[in-house]
Amino acid sequence: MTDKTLIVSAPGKVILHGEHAVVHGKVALAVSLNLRTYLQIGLCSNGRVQINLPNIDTCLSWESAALQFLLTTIDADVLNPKAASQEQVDKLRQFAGIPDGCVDTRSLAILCFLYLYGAISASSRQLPSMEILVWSELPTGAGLGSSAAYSVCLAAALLTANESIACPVPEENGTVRWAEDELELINKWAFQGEKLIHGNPSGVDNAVGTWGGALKYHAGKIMPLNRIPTLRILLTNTKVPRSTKTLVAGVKDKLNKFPSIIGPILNSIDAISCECERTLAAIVAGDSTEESYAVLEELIDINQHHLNVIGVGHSSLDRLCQATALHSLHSKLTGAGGGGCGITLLRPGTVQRYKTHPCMKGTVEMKVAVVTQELRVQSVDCFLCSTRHRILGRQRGERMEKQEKGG
Ligand SMILES: Nc1ncnc2c1ncn2[C@@H]1O[C@H](COP(=O)(O)OP(=O)(O)OP(=O)(O)O)[C@@H](O)[C@H]1O
Ligand SMILES: C[C@@](O)(CCO)CC(=O)[O-]
Ligand SMILES: [Mg+2]
Repeated sequence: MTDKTLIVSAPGKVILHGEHAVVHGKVALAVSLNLRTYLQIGLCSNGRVQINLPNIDTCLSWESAALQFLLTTIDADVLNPKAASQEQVDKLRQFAGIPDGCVDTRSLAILCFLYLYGAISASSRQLPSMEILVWSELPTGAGLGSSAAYSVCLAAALLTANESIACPVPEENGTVRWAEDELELINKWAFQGEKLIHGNPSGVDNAVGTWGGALKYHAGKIMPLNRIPTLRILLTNTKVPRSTKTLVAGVKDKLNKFPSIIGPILNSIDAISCECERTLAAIVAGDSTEESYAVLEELIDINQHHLNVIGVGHSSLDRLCQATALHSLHSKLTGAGGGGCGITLLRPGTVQRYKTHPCMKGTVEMKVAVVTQELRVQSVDCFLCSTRHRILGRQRGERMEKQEKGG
């Protein structure tokens, strides 16, 4: 892509059920969001490599010559992505001046970039001069897969820049997408990027970031979910900062300490994901929607309790659950928890009456307006999202967008 500018984008995600359990081989159900991360990459001839990350107030630039150590440190095969070794991570940290154990936003983003840039360039033994700009509609570190969207964009752009993947096929709507095997490669490299940010990711977030739509993820297997209705979800960002890496490590510690106590909870979360999948299929089949929604709501409540038990709850999320429960709405955390975002399931239609306040006759729409107003008093951000455009009629491989400008 000499002398060209390329823009790629990848969506964030909402995990319906299965967060944390999925890291331990259980099922997770996730859907992509209509909030995306964008990356612009331009190859240049000024002998420099620049990465600009405005969401996290970071802009770094190096002489390509100063990055030559990457070629001796990383001997990766571009077609067989592998994780950074501890020795490689130590060298990258040393170069970037990141102290050991430092897991702040900038450090993780830069480590991820340096590894993917070095590893993807290693096969061609050349370090291209480039300018990269990444910006996102997703809140950083809030449970909506911002790290995965970042890693997917980096992997897609760097693989395209060094021509390890071909130019994608144009679609009628002006966007373009890669072939399936190329998406597989993007996903594998994004997973390596996620490892640097998360420590021990399951791979569900980068799978949604790469393919979009709704999917079931189980032990590395990605299965598109076709029988799922349009779900309306109220997304609430508590704005309480947290780190997925720390939370995932905390659950592992608890599981190691109390295997016979925490193990069954993870099994129960697995069963919740499977029951949720069956219930969603029943709604699509037109089976007693009212009853099915009641099941979905109960599953949300049970899972939220489980997530509290495994140590990834937060008082801000408890407040969300309590505030929405007052309106007979059901909420749970989504993503790694510990703050970040929660989801509230909204029933379809406009004729649902208030249950807890029968004197206040109103529609779901009114109920949502009221609850949103009440939540905003707690200084949280609320936004409504629908899974409709992200699920129905989409095929795997449809999600990555690319535009080429110039030559
Ligand atoms: N727009 C961005 N620019 C630079 N780095 C980003 C950006 N978005 C995410 N990151 C990187 O990802 C990290 C956040 O990842 P983390 O996994 O903790 O949260 P998340 O992915 O938003 O939530 P979850 O993993 O629960 O879905 C940040 O610390 C940063 O290193
Ligand atoms: C907490 C977790 O299950 C989901 C984070 O979005 C971690 C992972 O699956 O990698
Ligand atoms: Mg993440």
